[in-house]
Amino acid sequence: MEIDKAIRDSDDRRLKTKYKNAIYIIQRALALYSIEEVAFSFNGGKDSTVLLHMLRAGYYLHQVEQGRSNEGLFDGEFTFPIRTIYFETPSVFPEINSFTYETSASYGVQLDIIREDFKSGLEALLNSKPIKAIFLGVRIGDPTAVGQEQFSPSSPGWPPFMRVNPILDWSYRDVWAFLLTCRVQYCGLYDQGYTSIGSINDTVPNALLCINDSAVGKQNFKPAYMLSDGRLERAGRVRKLSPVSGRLPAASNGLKSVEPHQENVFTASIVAVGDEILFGTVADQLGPSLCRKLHSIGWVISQIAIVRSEADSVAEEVERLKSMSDLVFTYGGVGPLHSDVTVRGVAKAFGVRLAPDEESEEYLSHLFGDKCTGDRNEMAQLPEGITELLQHEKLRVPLIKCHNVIVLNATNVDELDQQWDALMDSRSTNLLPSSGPFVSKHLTTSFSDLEVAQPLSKISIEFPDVYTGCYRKSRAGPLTITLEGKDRKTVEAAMEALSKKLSSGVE
Ligand SMILES: Cc1cc2nc3c(=O)[nH]c(=O)nc-3n(C[C@H](O)[C@H](O)[C@H](O)COP(=O)(O)O)c2cc1C
Ligand SMILES: Nc1ncnc2c1ncn2[C@@H]1O[C@H](COP(=O)(O)OP(=O)(O)OP(=O)(O)O)[C@@H](O)[C@H]1O
Ligand SMILES: [Mg+2]
Repeated sequence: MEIDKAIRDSDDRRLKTKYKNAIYIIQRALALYSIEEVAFSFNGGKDSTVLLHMLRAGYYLHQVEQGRSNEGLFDGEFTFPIRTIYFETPSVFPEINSFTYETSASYGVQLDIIREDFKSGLEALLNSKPIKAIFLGVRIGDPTAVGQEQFSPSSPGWPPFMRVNPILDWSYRDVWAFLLTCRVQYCGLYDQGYTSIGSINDTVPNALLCINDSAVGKQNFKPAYMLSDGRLERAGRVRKLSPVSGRLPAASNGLKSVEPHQENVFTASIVAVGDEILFGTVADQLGPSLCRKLHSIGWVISQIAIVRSEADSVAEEVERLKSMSDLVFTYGGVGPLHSDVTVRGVAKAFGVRLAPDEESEEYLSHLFGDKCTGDRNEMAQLPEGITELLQHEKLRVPLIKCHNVIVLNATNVDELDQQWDALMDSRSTNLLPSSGPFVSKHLTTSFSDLEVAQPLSKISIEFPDVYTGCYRKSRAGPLTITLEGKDRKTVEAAMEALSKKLSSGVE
């Protein structure tokens, strides 16, 4: 069987292990369910193409194991024995559609075409056929994989069946290693910069593979297997839009950037992790420095929370703040010590488990050699399916980003400066709000708080977009008033109005 042979002949040990484990899952499924009780959900995407060939190999090995003759198993007349379903939609890429049909014809796959939505289609299928388990090409990192195992019952609200995910733990790189090692055909769109394919309304080539040919003013794309950071395979998926005629322009890069909760107001919060800060034995310098940095580029910092070095405390605070803020930064509690609980806490806040991360393992073994490898490498365990590593030449190790939570690992202000510079450069963080930085005006006065209170509250009513704040160094000393906003003219007008009110006495 050519797939099994290609993997056996390969010297890619990692691929061999992934293959072996996936074959094991397929064989378990074929032992648990009869051939009439299983189905394969095939859509011509790269992951389901991998699965098609894994199922061909798995079925072959299953037959051999059962002592059945394998002669003629893959002859020209051979019909792939697993019922294969394809949900065909009007918004499918034509290239994907024709690949699905052509590949099925080449491998003796008889397609059941379903033209309903997933749920209704599955309901009708399960009512008419004895299907109990469906093979899917879902992988960790897919948004729908969160919480799934290799065998996962369908979710509540879905018709009852077992979802079987043989390649759940495969990385982007594993997928390409398999397709290229086995030299099987895949949909041509993957050679044109598409790295994960949804519908024509929500998918563009991945901007990270773009080669700008300025001579002819044209954009070209490298093939999908050249994407170096597999976490960004969905960077070509853009937000769901209402159907448009034709395809989206390749220029929209679809990279997740931060979007404000309210128009123009970007809010960040900070979680500092460390018993020492709470004991008062260490003075926290990172929090104030991070506040200054964020504020200087126009962010509103809504809160700094200091929590104990316990995963549950981190999880509780991150869970609360991630839904209130556009970005959450954590610092402290990152490393191999028992008190280094931040990453575990972040995973818990998102309801996912920690799983070994090959990219992170590579970085750490490069840095620490044998001291930090294999199962003992706790630091390479990252929140499963939601982690993006932010790499930069200024960083010794990449920063961890889980959706809108950024885990800083700085232990002092110099390190924070470096990490900040890297974040400012990073395309996937996009820290600079489009509304620009704040404009501030300060006024120092010897008026008492009582004299200032009324004019100031009038200003805050007259200029709702302007922040008004007061600060004094001592009870007896002068009072500094700050007016701040995004629009220079409005802030200047507010300051002029305030000065007038103060010089003309209280109204
Ligand atoms: C055969 C099959 C079974 C599915 N079972 C479930 C399920 O049990 N629970 C669920 O939430 N979604 C299920 N889905 C939907 C997928 O999780 C996902 O929403 C779908 O692939 C659409 O992905 P998209 O939103 O990226 O287009 C199933 C899809 C297919 C094709
Ligand atoms: N329209 C569909 N018809 C049948 N199965 C589908 C369909 N859409 C998704 N699936 C199933 O869900 C799995 C996951 O879909 P997903 O889009 O993540 O992967 P893919 O299409 O195989 O690859 P890619 O990530 O490159 O798009 C598929 O491998 C397939 O098993
Ligand atoms: Mg797809």
